[in-house]
Amino acid sequence: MSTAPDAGAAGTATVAAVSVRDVAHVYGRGGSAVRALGPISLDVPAGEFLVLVGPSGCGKSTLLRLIAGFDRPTSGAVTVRGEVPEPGRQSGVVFQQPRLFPWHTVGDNVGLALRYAGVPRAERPARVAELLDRVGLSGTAGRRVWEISGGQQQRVAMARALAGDRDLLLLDEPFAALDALTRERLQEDLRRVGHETGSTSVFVTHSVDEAVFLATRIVVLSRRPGVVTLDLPVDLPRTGLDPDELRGLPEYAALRAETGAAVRAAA
Ligand SMILES: Nc1ncnc2c1ncn2[C@@H]1O[C@H](COP(=O)(O)OP(=O)(O)OP(=O)(O)O)[C@@H](O)[C@H]1O
Repeated sequence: MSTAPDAGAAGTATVAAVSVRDVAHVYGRGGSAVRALGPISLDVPAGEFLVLVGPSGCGKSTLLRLIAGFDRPTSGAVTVRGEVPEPGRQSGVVFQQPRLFPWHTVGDNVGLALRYAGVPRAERPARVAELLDRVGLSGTAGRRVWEISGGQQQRVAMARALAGDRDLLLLDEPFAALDALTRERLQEDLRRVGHETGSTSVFVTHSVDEAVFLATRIVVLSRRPGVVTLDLPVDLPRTGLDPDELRGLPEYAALRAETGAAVRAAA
């Protein structure tokens, strides 16, 4: 299936990394049916870091699951680079809990994802090292998952999601269970990884600050069934400022205020 092409920056036609067209999703049937989402339409261009914010139960995870291909929408169409998404094919997913194999090593957890992605065995050790390096875990390939901290486990989950050159990352409140300091470190590293790799990300959070810090675009959803109530480009510098300087910018405060007001209005 193909999507309607958008006009690219240079005027050439490009296919959006993610296209959500008139999508609505209902769980169950009849009297017990739950209208979870939509109708909603969104295009996510390649390289964008889209953050979805909205009240609890508004359908954020549902939208992410549809983009991952875990579910098909009740109506409308979701495509990833013009294809109907299949789990694990076009995107890597990071959940709130890292969901690793605890009895395996860090390297084996990432290596397994490479194996599923069809990377030849001989190439895997170097690719594992490269991926661990990218998420700030150099030299940990031989450690057991139960020996490392929760924050490090979430870094392994990120490395696993990046394996196999899938350039779409879907993250569902990945840092919500971490302490504040670890959460900030991971946010900083994810921001850097997104910028360095040019990967496309869709990230779900309840935190307005996390949204402004990470996003190149913020979308706020209404209460269930979630529809878009704010679609805000975020044009903060991606390099050259440390996190405290970034958070100190007047533009940062303005984006926080605008997003926070939209989230409160939606709740
Ligand atoms: N498998 C399911 N069967 C029935 N209802 C479901 C199912 N999954 C989700 N729902 C309902 O659909 C609605 C949207 O759920 P979803 O998890 O997408 O919301 P969310 O915005 O991610 O919530 P939260 O921020 O609390 O994680 C909720 O009312 C939820 O209870």
